[in-house]
Amino acid sequence: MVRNIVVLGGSSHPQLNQKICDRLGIPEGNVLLSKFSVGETRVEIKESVRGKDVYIIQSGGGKVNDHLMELLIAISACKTASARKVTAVLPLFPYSRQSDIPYNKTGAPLTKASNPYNKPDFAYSFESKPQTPHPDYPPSQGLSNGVEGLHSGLTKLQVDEAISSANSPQNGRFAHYSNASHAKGPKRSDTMDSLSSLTNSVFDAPSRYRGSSTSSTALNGNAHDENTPPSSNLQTPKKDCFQPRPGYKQWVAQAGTLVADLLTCAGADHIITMDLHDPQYQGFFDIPVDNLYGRPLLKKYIMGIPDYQQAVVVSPDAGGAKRATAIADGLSMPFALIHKERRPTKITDRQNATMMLVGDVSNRICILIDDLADTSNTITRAAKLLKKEGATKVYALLTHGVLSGDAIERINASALDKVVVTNSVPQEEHMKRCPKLEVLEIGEIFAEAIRRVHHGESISVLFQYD
Ligand SMILES: O=P(O)(O)OC[C@H]1O[C@@H](O)[C@H](O)[C@@H]1O
Repeated sequence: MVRNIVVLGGSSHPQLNQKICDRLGIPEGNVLLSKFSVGETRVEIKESVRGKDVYIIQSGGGKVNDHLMELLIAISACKTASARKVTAVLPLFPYSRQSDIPYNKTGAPLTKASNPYNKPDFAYSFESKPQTPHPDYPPSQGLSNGVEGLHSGLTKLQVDEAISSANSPQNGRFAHYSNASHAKGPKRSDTMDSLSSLTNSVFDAPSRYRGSSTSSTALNGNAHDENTPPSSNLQTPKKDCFQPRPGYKQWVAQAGTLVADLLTCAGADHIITMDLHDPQYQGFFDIPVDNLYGRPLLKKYIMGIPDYQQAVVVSPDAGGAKRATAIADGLSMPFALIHKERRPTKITDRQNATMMLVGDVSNRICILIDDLADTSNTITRAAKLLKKEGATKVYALLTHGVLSGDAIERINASALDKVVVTNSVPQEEHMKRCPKLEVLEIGEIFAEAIRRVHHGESISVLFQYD
């Protein structure tokens, strides 16, 4: 029995809330979670939390935005009600795949061959060029002071383009600036129209999808661009989207940073989560973040596979190699990596990506390791390649089985033999539809983490690599 503690469960994962409270030997805190007819979230803490340590459990799957808002409001409500300390417990951390600015596969800002700056000796810069604009730039252009931040940045770009357009009337994109009435700069109404179309274009640009590492592959003929989201998840980008100059950072929201700020701003004093997509995301917070590892659970599962030491641990992409090698090394198992290589013959050719296997998997069981599966494109394509290369069986072991959209159907139809996930997000519905799915329980790990944090004990034992 843990004292002076209140554990509140959000609406994202009631079974996990219950499991954690059972394990801690305390009843779930009394909170009313509801919605107004318009869709606004309402949270009412129905018991006293004055002077208590409150743990609010909310995971990142399902209606992720609603759950996030509910969590923020609940944190704020507890702080207002004089809770001593509020810890947000996020088994799957929402938005942590969007923690940085988008770059393409080469790590350079997106660019096109047709761009005048695309010379062999052109040095890429990760600095914003033009510089982050000043609100009143350029004063001589008569732009409104109300056009600030993002808009003024675009406006500066527009103005730069307008200047070059004046010398190149054939440049259609900003051709409207070269007509006589705009010779001394666009009028406000034109500016705003252009701004909104530009802004829309920017936010339609495919580059923002870096978080999804799904890749096109010549192997299965399923042409799908690295940066293009699967249709089930995100809108297809417009073809005529805005193309930035080389070296110019696109104005894409860094949602991960915002979410970190929102949690802190709402009043969170501490975060407990598991297998962050990018562990460096912890550095976005100025409050303690305990990033638990699902690895011990996955390793235990692997050790139950007959002759597991003859199997090969495989990372489905370079980004997950560190995670997978840690498991392979810990279990003295061989390791292989799937490398995605793209050699477009022309800049618009997005069909030429190939998945290449680095390592030998013939006549072996393969165990794919990744932090999460969302659409499952990554693991199903990897499984297809591994079977083609002679793998006898392919398991996919993932901490977070988000499995949104038609992911389950994709898994059922794939070369995967088994998919093993934790219940960091609800899996009941997935289990009913996917005979290949197996679920590992994480409630006990989170309960133990909460108990240890509450008593000021070390929790490193829970996230040690072995
Ligand atoms: O291919 P889906 O399942 O949509 O996305 C999962 C991949 O997206 C990445 O962020 C994850 O690390 C994983 O490799």
